[in-house]
Amino acid sequence: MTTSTLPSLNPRAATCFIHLRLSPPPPPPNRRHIFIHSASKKLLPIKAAAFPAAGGGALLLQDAAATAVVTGGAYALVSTFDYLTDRNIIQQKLSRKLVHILSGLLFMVSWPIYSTSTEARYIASIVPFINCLRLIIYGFSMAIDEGRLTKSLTREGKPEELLKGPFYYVLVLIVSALVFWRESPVGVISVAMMCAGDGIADIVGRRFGSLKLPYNQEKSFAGSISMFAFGFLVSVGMLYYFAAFGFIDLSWDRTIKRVALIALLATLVESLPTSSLVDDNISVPLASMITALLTFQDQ
Ligand SMILES: C/C(=C\COP(=O)(O)O)CCC[C@H](C)CCC[C@H](C)CCCC(C)C
Ligand SMILES: Nc1ccn([C@@H]2O[C@H](COP(=O)(O)OP(=O)(O)O)[C@@H](O)[C@H]2O)c(=O)n1
Repeated sequence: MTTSTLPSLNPRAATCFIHLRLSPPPPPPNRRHIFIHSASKKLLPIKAAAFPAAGGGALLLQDAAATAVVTGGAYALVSTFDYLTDRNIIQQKLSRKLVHILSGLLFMVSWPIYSTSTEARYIASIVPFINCLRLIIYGFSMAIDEGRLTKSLTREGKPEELLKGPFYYVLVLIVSALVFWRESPVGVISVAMMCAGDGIADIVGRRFGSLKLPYNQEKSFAGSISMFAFGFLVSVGMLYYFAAFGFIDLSWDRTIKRVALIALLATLVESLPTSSLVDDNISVPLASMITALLTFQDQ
């Protein structure tokens, strides 16, 4: 990336400008400048994530603390729904879908608490990576599933099911954090469509999906329409969330149209009778990523 040094800023300013440099060492702390280069190489001022920028050690401490909080949150989420299911407060199918909807979205919601360091995305990815390891360990029955992940995340309670939908799901979270992170609409929209869109389609489709799709008797108009609508709304909401933190700078009239196209194509892909061949947790985010990469090329 090109480098340039801006006049020193008021260190207490809510908006910091850190210029990400690849060649020379970073400027002294009081002259750190943040400019995230968007895909169009347009320099975007961003605000400090959730806390003002500080020295390297403080940034690493911030990221470590954020990872501890998010890891605890992941465990607490599954345990909470496990508790509700055990007491027959909610059905296991609904519980699994709510975990499907909330896990990835809350993981994304946590991204601004990470520091502005270039390593933040790698440290944030530790959380889905830990869960990936848990799924592998319990999926291959290499250990006893005390945390009852199997019971909460599978349809039939078979450990090997953890190596399918849930495994693909956390892989998508890892890729979205590592490759796209919080400065790109691509990962944000892909996770939103996988979590919110695909998740609501199951909940609404099972309950109100009497009118089936002509080309797929397993899916319904109610499920697909709800996937499009909720996936679109959550995608726009999440983009607005990251824009409010200053990570993303979008032209909203064009963005709304682009997100609508992405949501439509992802919904069409999910409705195809191919889910027995390709898991929705692969096809939906993949379709969203490809469409978002093509439509947001100027960002
Ligand atoms: C049930 C899940 C996927 C299966 O989907 P499907 O087969 O029904 O289509 C969700 C799997 C959740 C995953 C194991 C846990 C991921 C946790 C996440 C990385 C961090 C969440 C943190 C937040 C603060 C709760
Ligand atoms: N577009 C959709 C998606 C799901 N559904 C309903 O939700 C159930 C589960 O959908 P699914 O097999 O895609 O579930 P996951 O693979 O997302 O877990 C389907 O059997 C349908 O009853 C629907 O009616 N319309």
